[in-house]
Amino acid sequence: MSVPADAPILTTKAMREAEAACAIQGTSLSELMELAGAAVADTARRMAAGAPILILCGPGNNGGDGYVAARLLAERGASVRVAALAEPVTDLAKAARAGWSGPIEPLNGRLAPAPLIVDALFGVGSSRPISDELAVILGHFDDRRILAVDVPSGVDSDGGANWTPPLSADVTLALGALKPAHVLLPTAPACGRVLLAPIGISASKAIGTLPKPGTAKPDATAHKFNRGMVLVFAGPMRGAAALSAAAALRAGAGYVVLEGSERAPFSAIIAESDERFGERLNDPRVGAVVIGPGFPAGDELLFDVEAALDSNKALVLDAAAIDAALPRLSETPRNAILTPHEGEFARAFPQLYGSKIDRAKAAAARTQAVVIYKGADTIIAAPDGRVAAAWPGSPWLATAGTGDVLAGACGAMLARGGDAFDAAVAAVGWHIAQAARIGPGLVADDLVRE
Ligand SMILES: NC(=O)C1=CN([C@@H]2O[C@H](COP(=O)(O)OP(=O)(O)OC[C@H]3O[C@@H](n4cnc5c(N)ncnc54)[C@H](O)[C@@H]3O)[C@@H](O)[C@H]2O)[C@H](O)CC1
Ligand SMILES: [K+]
Repeated sequence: MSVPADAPILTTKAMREAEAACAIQGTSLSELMELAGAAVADTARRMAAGAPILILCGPGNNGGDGYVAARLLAERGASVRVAALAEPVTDLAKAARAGWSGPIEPLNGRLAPAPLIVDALFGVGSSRPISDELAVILGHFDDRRILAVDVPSGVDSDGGANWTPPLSADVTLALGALKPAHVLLPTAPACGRVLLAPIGISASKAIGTLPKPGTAKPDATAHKFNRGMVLVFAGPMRGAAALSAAAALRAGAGYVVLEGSERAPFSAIIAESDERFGERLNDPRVGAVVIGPGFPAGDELLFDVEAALDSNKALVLDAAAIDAALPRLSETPRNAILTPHEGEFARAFPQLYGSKIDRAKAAAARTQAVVIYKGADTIIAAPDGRVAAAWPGSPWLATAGTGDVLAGACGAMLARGGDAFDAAVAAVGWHIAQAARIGPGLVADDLVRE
């Protein structure tokens, strides 16, 4: 499972707008379909490697892409058959259907399979889950190689509805841009490897996949304070903040202070157990404060979060510190990153609807902070509407303590100065890259070891 890096993600509405803009600029919708069909044909040819191909066409333009691909594959001598669910209903699909001169088989339980199945039944126009009857028919093909056109049929491409597609794809060829369904659960795993066919649509990158992680090499004039100083505030569960502090150092901070703890995980970290938090908050060299890891909710946390908010420092707020800061967050614009997991997000933002992207955007707008909505399908959202999707992340991160490590990495990236969204994106990318390096058997401590 993978998605292209730094690729645009468009909702159905944004996709239709981009299509319309293309038409105004002189590329007609039928030209777009020709380009889409050609990209499907190329990918199918590579996947089939000479074996027969069966294309399943639906009634809309997703089916239209399938008919175009069938024509092009046949012209190039491939062994290709077409089966249709229903007659085409759009003008574009009717024209594409007319260009296919071979037979069209009915899509029913007696349809003979082929080694490669191209799923061109429904794309971004899916308006409801696939019927049980069709799901049973498609179930006969699930041991074949599957290429999904745009999205696997039967997903809500905007990612709001949890419909599960009857056929999981080995490869999904996203047309023009990725769609939320490619990067959100529960549908992302059913997309397999996602490839992007650009087809000439100019897509805004306001919502996109993570960029490739940069190599954050310090410049020649670096010294420890200008690389960023991070203050991590330890709660009663000392291990959590120790992981955050170690991660801040590993992720590139020049100087880390672990406040409220008598023991530091590395000799290079300054541990201070003597209640100097207020004093440290006034230290002009401190570039970012991490608070929340290892802290149960309660008065003590509330008091310290208030102090952190009053300091006007850049903040990373994790776990119970999110709830504690919530009433004051939108008061003044500040560089802040919130790192809720599913349960914490639901508690802090109970009245939000739509896809995980919609909800993360709404939470960022409401708090005027960058939100890293964690999970296997982590979403990073900024108050100005920018979104980055981190799918597929790393499954090895599903273990205790990795969230504390992420909070520390956010502190390091934030302490360098600059934009909180960019810092959050860099931290999530660093976290995933560390996990990929370690792999099986990962424990959170490994993420901060050499
Ligand atoms: N966006 C682009 O730049 C291009 C996209 N292309 C392809 O067009 C589809 C979207 O096509 P559209 O006609 O809008 O919708 P669909 O083909 O996905 O399906 C609509 C069709 O199907 C019926 N329907 C929907 N869900 C179901 C269901 N569960 N069961 C039965 N019937 C269903 C619905 O009523 C309509 O009749 C996009 O994904 C691309 O593949 C073009 O190639 C041009 C470029
Ligand atoms: K499809």
